[in-house]
Amino acid sequence: MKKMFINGAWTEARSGKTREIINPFNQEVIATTAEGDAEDTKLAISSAREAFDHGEWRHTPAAERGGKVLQIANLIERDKEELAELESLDTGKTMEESRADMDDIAGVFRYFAGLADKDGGEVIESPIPNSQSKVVREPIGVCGQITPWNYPLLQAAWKIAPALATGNTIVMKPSEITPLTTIKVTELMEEAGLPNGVVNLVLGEGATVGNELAVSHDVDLISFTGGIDTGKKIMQAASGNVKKIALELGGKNPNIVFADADFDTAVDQALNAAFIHAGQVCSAGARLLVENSIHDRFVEALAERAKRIKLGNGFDEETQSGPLISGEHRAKVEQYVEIGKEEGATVLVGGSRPEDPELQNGFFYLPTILTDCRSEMRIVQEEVFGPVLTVERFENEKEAVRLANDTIYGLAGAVWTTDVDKAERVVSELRMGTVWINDFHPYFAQAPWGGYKQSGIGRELGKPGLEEYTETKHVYRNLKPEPLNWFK
Ligand SMILES: NC(=O)c1ccc[n+]([C@@H]2O[C@H](COP(=O)([O-])OP(=O)(O)OC[C@H]3O[C@@H](n4cnc5c(N)ncnc54)[C@H](O)[C@@H]3O)[C@@H](O)[C@H]2O)c1
Ligand SMILES: C[N+](C)(C)CC=O
Repeated sequence: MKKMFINGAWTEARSGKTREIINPFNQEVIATTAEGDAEDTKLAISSAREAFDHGEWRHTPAAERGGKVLQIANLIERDKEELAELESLDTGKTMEESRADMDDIAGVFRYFAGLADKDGGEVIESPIPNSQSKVVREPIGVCGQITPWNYPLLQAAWKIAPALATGNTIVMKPSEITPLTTIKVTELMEEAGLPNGVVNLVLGEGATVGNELAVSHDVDLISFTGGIDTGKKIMQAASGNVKKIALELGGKNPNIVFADADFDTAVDQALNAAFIHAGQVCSAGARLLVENSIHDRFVEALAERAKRIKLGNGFDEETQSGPLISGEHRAKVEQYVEIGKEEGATVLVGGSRPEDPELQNGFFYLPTILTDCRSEMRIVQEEVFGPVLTVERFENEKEAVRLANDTIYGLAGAVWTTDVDKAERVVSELRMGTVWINDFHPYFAQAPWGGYKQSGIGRELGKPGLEEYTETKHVYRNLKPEPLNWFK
């Protein structure tokens, strides 16, 4: 049984409860984990609190902390293949995707290791004579970190690496559906020799473990990646002690294709945008906006390619896309396609489960393209988080921008055109945290990631992703203290 990690020890749940972890490709049980609850979480929080308040970690020289983060990167690289296999087993994604994730993850630890000792504070020009002023950044304290199931270890890495580099202590709660790689990396962090209590891992549900992290007055920051409804609950729960919050939520991301775009490249990348990891990507290009004059030709070419996407076992080299994460999630996707049809969308491709007998035990759904979509439809507005692409038409630049921004979300989007000026004009109007020009999906450790509008609060990655884990302190020193005699 896979256990939790609290105060440097691998522990079972106090209740003795366990959970079976299921492979979404065939529904086989791949592991059994401890199933923690609020009581286990309280213990983990106490351990992190003690390690922060009375331990050596936050006083460890930044370069030394960076060295530990670098060591974790090296261990991840050493065990990359094992980690990738665990991620594919747990999520169903292809090994190619999992290996790419592991490279990114090691890179994230490496990047934040390098930043750990680069901020020596800033001297401020004080307007007051005979004084010195400086600004320093300090760790926030105990960080509760909650991650989703679609990129389990990647999203954990974006939180763990900067939190450690800046001297915080952590209670991590991975998705209860896909905890395996986070457990394995906790083992690697133990191997790297982090002091007891600096990293704690609690396994279990959001309503118990996650909620305890959000409400606890001993947690100073909650960093959450997941759905918008959960994000709102966490915001409310976190208000009790006004803890810092960082939210990475969903998206309904527009992919805008102008008639002057490189046609074949835009078609090819529209497929990636919508269907990689079966569309279970926060930044998936799930809303395709195509200029009217090329709409029919574009959609026809896209449909031809979408029909040929090979679904299967993530461990099979021929497989291009794996299953959805669970039966429950597939039912949600199916329901959305029905809603779309009732709203007047036309199913051009897909719209059902595959018939292939070899896929019947997995949670598969065919890549689906819905045309005749309009902005006001729920299928266009709400995050489906599956292999479902809606297509809308536009006449001109102004309409493209209006449609693209017409959503509560603001995570990411792309514009395809060979006209550089047009690209710049459109980008400056898009209300999103990431905008790609003639590309879709790149993200890397050096560039901040996060959402405008209801896609979230704060940023991960880049320098802002490090600063999220710090408090800013102004230190003012009077060099010539003397009585003021204000009160005579
Ligand atoms: N913006 C980003 O970078 C990003 C990245 C990945 C995923 N996401 C989003 O994540 C969502 C999919 O993930 P999901 O289905 O796992 O999301 P989810 O909100 O259901 O769960 C995310 C995590 O929150 C926990 N949780 C659930 N209820 C909770 C509660 N009341 N209090 C505290 N924690 C709770 C879950 O156990 C899980 O660990 C999508 O909306 C996707 O867009 C966003
Ligand atoms: C942020 N990203 C793209 C890695 C995963 C979103 O689901």
